[in-house]
Amino acid sequence: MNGCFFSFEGPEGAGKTTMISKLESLLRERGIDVVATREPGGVRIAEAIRSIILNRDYTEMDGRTEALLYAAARRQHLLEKIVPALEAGCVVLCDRFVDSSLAYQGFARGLGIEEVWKINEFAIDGYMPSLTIYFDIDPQIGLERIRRNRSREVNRLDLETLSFHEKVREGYRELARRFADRIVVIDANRPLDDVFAETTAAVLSRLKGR
Ligand SMILES: Nc1ncnc2c1ncn2[C@@H]1O[C@H](COP(=O)(O)OP(=O)(O)OP(=O)(O)O)[C@@H](O)[C@H]1O
Ligand SMILES: Cc1cn([C@H]2C[C@H](O)[C@@H](COP(=O)(O)O)O2)c(=O)[nH]c1=O
Repeated sequence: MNGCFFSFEGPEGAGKTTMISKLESLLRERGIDVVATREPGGVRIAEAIRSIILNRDYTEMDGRTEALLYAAARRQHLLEKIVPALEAGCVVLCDRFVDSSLAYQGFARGLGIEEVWKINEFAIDGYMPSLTIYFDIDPQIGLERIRRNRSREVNRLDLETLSFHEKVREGYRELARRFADRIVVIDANRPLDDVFAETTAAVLSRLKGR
């Protein structure tokens, strides 16, 4: 496995997609092979699962069903896209990975971080990012950003209460404490250029250290 696996995490509107896109361009300019992808999704089956999980009509979805669907999408995405890219020596930039399940389903939904980890352990079979960038943001600011972004569709999870999104942030902060060796916390409440400078520094430093 010669590539390098980075995941990007955070509550809604934290800036993950924006940062990944800028980082992808910067790395390509430096001649690095990059695969940018997202969860849930990234491959056909996982995108189909995404459209079920995030469908606003499915208000009756049970929390465990939700957690299992995310894990199933992750398994397919990992096998079809992430692992082949790493084997080909690429840098993989993944918009959300297992920490999203731990923060959203494990912590905010109340299923338990350990319980949700168990089903994901089965799904990921040992593959974990070597570095995770967690964009920490006040959920009210993040939600306001996505409301202003008219091109973004509002999904089932976006419609959760503010207190759910506050729990998501609390869950991420707990994970950042538990896995301090892997998770770098970046204050995403700041202007875009500042957040990007810090993100780039963290990623390049990890790539240099390999
Ligand atoms: N640091 C920033 N300051 C102000 N606006 C920002 C910043 N970063 C991103 N944005 C804007 O906020 C909106 C949401 O950003 P983006 O889609 O990158 O977030 P995200 O974390 O991928 O969101 P989600 O996971 O909820 O889809 C976009 O309109 C983007 O241009
Ligand atoms: C991977 C993953 C995602 N979620 C949630 C987080 C967001 O609310 C949506 C994905 O939408 P985005 O605009 O692509 O960020 O799904 C989750 O609850 N659990 C997960 O494992």
